[in-house]
Amino acid sequence: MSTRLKIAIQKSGRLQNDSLQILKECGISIDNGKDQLKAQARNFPLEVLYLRNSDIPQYVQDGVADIAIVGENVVIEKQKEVEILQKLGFSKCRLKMAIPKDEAYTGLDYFNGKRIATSYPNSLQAFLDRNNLDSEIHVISGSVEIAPNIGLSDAICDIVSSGSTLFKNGLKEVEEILSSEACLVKNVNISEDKNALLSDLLFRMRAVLAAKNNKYLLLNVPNDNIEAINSILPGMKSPTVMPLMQEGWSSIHTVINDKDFWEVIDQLKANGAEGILTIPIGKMIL
Ligand SMILES: Nc1ncnc2c1ncn2[C@@H]1O[C@H](COP(=O)(O)OP(=O)(O)OP(=O)(O)O)[C@@H](O)[C@H]1O
Ligand SMILES: O=P(O)(O)OC[C@H]1O[C@H](OP(=O)(O)OP(=O)(O)O)[C@H](O)[C@@H]1O
Ligand SMILES: [Mg+2]
Repeated sequence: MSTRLKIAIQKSGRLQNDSLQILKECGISIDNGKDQLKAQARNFPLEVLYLRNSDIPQYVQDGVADIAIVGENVVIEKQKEVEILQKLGFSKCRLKMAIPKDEAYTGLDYFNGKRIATSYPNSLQAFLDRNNLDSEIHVISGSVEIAPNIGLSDAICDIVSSGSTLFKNGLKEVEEILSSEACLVKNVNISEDKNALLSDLLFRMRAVLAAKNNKYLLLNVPNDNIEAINSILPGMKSPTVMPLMQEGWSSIHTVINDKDFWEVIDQLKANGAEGILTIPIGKMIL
C-alpha cells in the first residue's frame, strides 16, 4: 500500500472548523461523515483522525498520528516530544492568572499560600517555580472561572481570549503565563516517505497563510512620483508599473502585508497616489 500521512485534528470544539478549512484551502477534500472518527482525503495521501485536542500531543509522540493541528498551549502543557512546525494563526488565546476583581493585587507574592484552580497544572507549576512561589494547585477539567465563586480557590489559571468569561465571573487578569495559537506539529521520527508528503503539505499551508497576511495593492500615481512611491512600498520585489490612458500617470501593482497598509497609506496619499485598492490573495508562493 502506498504511504499515507496520518493527521490528527480536533474531533469537536474550537479548533475543528478552522483545521478543516485550512486543509480545504490547501486543495485537500475530506469525506467528513458525521460521527466518523477516521476519514480519507480524496485527492491527497492523507488520513484524518478526529481526536480530543488534549489527547493529541500523546498520540503524535507515540506515532498514532504523524502530524496534527493542536493548540500550542496543550503542546506546552502536555510536555510530550513533538515538534512544532508552523503556527497557523487561528484560535489565538493566552494562559492567564486571574483573581476576584475586588481583591487588591500586590504582585507575584500575592499567589504565595493561595489555592489556584486550573486545567493546566504543568504550565502553572512551571510559572510558580520560575517565580519561586509556593501555592496549592487544584486541578479541574472545565468551568475553571467559577472556582473562586464557590469557595474552591482564591485564584485561577485559565485560557483567556475576549475576557468575557472572566468578566462575567467577577474576575480580573493579573499575570500572563503564555500566549497560544493553533499549530501544526509532527512526530519527531517520521519516515522519509512521510516527510516528503509533509513537505508538500507544508508548502501548501505556507502559501495559504502568506496569502491571508497579504493583499494585492493597486494605485494610480503621477509619473514624477513613481520613484518616491516605490521607496515607500514594502512590496515583494519590484512593483509592476503600467501606463494609464491619462497622460503622465501610471498604475502601480504590488503586494503588501496587511499590517503595513495603514502605516504607509498617508505617505502614499502625500505623494499623489489615487484610486488605491487592495484585493484579497488566494495563494502566495514566495
Ligand atoms: N476562548 C478561546 N478563544 C480562542 N481559542 C481558545 C479559547 N479557548 C480555547 N482556545 C484554544 O482552542 C483549543 C481548543 O479548545 P477547546 O475548548 O475546543 O478544546 P479543549 O478544551 O482543549 O478540549 P478537547 O480536549 O475536548 O478537544 C485550546 O487548546 C486553545 O488552544
Ligand atoms: O476570554 P473568553 O473569550 O471568554 O474565553 C475564555 C473561555 O474559553 C475557554 O472555555 P471554552 O468556552 O472553550 O469552554 P470549555 O471549558 O468547555 O473548553 C476558556 O477555558 C475560558 O473559559
Ligand atoms: Mg475550551
